[in-house]
Amino acid sequence: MLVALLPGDGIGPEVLVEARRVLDAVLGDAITYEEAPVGGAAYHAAGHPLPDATLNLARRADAILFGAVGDPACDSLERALRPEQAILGLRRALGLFANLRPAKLFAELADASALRPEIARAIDLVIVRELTGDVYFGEKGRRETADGLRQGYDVMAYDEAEVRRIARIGFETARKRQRRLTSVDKANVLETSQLWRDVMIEVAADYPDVALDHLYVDNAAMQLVRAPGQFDVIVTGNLFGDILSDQASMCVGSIGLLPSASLDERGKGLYEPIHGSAPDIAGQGKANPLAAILSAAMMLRHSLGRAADADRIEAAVAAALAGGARTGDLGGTASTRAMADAVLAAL
Ligand SMILES: NC(=O)c1ccc[n+]([C@@H]2O[C@H](COP(=O)([O-])OP(=O)(O)OC[C@H]3O[C@@H](n4cnc5c(N)ncnc54)[C@H](O)[C@@H]3O)[C@@H](O)[C@H]2O)c1
Ligand SMILES: CC(C)[C@H](C(=O)O)[C@@H](O)C(=O)O
Ligand SMILES: [Mg+2]
Repeated sequence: MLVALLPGDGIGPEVLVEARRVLDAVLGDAITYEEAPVGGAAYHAAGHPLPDATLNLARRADAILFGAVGDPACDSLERALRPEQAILGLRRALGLFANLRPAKLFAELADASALRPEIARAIDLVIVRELTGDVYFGEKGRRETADGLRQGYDVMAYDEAEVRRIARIGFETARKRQRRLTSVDKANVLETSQLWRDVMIEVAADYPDVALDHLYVDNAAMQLVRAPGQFDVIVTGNLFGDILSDQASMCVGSIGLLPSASLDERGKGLYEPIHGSAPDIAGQGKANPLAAILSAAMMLRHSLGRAADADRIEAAVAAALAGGARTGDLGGTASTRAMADAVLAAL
């Protein structure tokens, strides 16, 4: 089994090294790792955020474990050279259209949630985010209006095949859980969303055992803090899913907790925390490594056929939290290394 390790920028390398320690403790040398630069690190080393050698490694590997990309020193580069293009490029080049972002409250963290504990306790949901379409990948650019004003534009579009395949992932995910699927769109305003909703309803005919409902994204954002326990599986587009998943993270305690899997048609995957490179805390040993460690667990479950090992890691994370280990984002003082040590001790 070959795993591509792509640490990236900022806290990416700091959290990925801890995920690797946990993997080593659980699997010994059953996995072969190859590491490559990505994002700002790759731009500084090789002049491009996603060098061919990195993309080729990602293609060859059985799975990819990704840290984070983003470097303020690159923010004024032309867009094609910015670090974020590396993760967008990987998603697109590898066809990683299905992004699973689970958010479940660890019972011990009810007091860390931004919500009242009695509301937070009920959270156990998965956001299924479409990842290779939408306004992210439509035509974009700058132009001048007839009045001579500068105008920026980004085209939002989905075709029915793109919606149908993510709909199926949503229904299949719901089928393995509580059989409730909420499709989130903005069909009252956007034609892209009306097509999305139409196709969701068509696909629902193949899943009579799953209850489908629909929410506009503004209402969904509100419901996510009012009564998040109502959600089982949320299926939504690329942009809405990006925003709602950061919001969901604070409902369970911290953005440093949420892992993700980005899967292609055949189940090959890239695994990464939902958070970014966090330049404000990079290099200080403050980053919470749990999202990266839980991403490694998702990798074992979804791509490497090691569900029991994934369960073991997730149980160790819960035990570490139960034992009181907390990084700063969770109101504690543990360093990145100490938090991972607590997980290792609980394995
Ligand atoms: N997939 C990715 O690689 C990815 C995801 C999101 C953002 N980004 C990039 O990261 C850079 C920073 O973006 P941002 O600041 O908007 O989002 P961010 O997720 O990096 O950070 C947001 C806030 O959350 C905190 N935070 C994030 N992860 C944490 C962790 N593991 N432990 C403790 N605190 C944590 C940060 O300190 C910061 O205050 C940008 O360049 C952005 O484009 C990359
Ligand atoms: C860095 C950025 C391109 C990315 C996204 O918007 O998808 C990030 O926010 C995420 O959630 O993975
Ligand atoms: Mg995001």
